[in-house]
Amino acid sequence: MKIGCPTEIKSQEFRVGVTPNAAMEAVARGHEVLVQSGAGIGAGFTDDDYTAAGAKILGSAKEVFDAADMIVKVKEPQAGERKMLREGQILFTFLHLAPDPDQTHDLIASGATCIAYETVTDGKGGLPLLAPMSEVAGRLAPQTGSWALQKANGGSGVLMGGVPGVRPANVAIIGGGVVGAAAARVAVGMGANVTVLDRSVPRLSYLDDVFMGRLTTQYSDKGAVEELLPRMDMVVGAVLIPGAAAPKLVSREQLSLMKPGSVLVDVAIDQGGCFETSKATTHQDPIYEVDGIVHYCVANMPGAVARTSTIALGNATMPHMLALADKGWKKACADDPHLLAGLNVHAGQLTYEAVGEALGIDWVKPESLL
Ligand SMILES: NC(=O)C1=CN([C@@H]2O[C@H](COP(=O)(O)OP(=O)(O)OC[C@H]3O[C@@H](n4cnc5c(N)ncnc54)[C@H](O)[C@@H]3O)[C@@H](O)[C@H]2O)C=CC1
Ligand SMILES: CC(=O)C(=O)O
Ligand SMILES: [Mg+2]
Repeated sequence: MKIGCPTEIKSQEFRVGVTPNAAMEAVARGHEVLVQSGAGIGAGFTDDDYTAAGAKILGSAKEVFDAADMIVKVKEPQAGERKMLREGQILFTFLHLAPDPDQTHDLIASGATCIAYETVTDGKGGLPLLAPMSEVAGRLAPQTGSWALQKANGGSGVLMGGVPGVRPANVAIIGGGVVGAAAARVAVGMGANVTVLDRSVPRLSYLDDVFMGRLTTQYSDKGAVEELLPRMDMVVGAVLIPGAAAPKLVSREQLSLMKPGSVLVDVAIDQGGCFETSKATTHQDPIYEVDGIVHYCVANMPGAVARTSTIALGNATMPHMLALADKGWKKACADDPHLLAGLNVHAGQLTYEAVGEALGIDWVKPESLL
């Protein structure tokens, strides 16, 4: 199969979909890997690194899209990229369709087979292709949130760890999954007072065990959120209902409960965000203020640390990319129900229930296509 890897074009996105190591594995199995010149530069991989791995360098995204049987990317295809997709082509990347009707309609119209990293599952109830990026975004959340707390950025001027005689920042993390646990690890490490909220008691029990008293866990409901907001300096949004639009857990009205200059970091923004006042921002212009509360809502946080993120993502996606290339999408998905769970669009049809429900579009069961 011809595997194509174009340069990412989303604002400030420096990751790349195929690493030289992944290219080398694919070439060793008899596939051709076509990489747009410069695609890896932001992550520290030169064209020569790809050539040494056996890949072929092409001059433009159009050449890659035209030649490839499967496009492997990082971010959801932007409008111009969507126009280059064609019937029968496989697209393997993050999609986040539930909050994005324009993209969903374009992918359906393209006729391509679109497999979303974020809905591929594993045998343990996890999302193994989302997880590495959630590890990164979770670790970044308190780091960028603490920057937003600084006065120059509109924040209240509270230092995460405090100093002797002055209390540290109070940080609430709503959603204690992969993002939440990673955020808790860094926030605790910075010396903040951390509370994690989740709707899963077994998950809270796990976090209680591993953090051994260094954070507080609380069941997540409206009352708990309202009780916490007046005390919090930072709230991290880290919830997920796989494939679905994020539930709104803090309303605009509730912002008035918070201290001026407090910070909301909405990591769940790629699924539409879990605060009513969230709107996606970019690394170039990451924060804005609503009613005196600083919002940080960057939808591709891992792009900020593109080297680490690219390698972590590539490690997770490579086996699936190879299965798709070796077997074609149909046999690969028939052999692996967890990969089939990633199928969101095929040949003009939506194949993911939560996206259909979020956008009011008819969908078909992916199993019916095998
Ligand atoms: N902005 C960015 O750059 C990135 C965003 N993300 C996003 O971060 C979000 C979280 O991802 P993961 O941690 O990997 O998901 P996960 O599935 O590991 O964890 C989500 C947690 O949310 C909990 N939850 C669901 N509804 C809840 C509610 N109403 N209140 C409290 N908890 C609730 C679940 O029980 C689960 O423990 C996703 O939307 C993901 O796409 C992930 C990576 C990068
Ligand atoms: C998960 C995601 O959207 C990202 O890594 O950008
Ligand atoms: Mg994202």
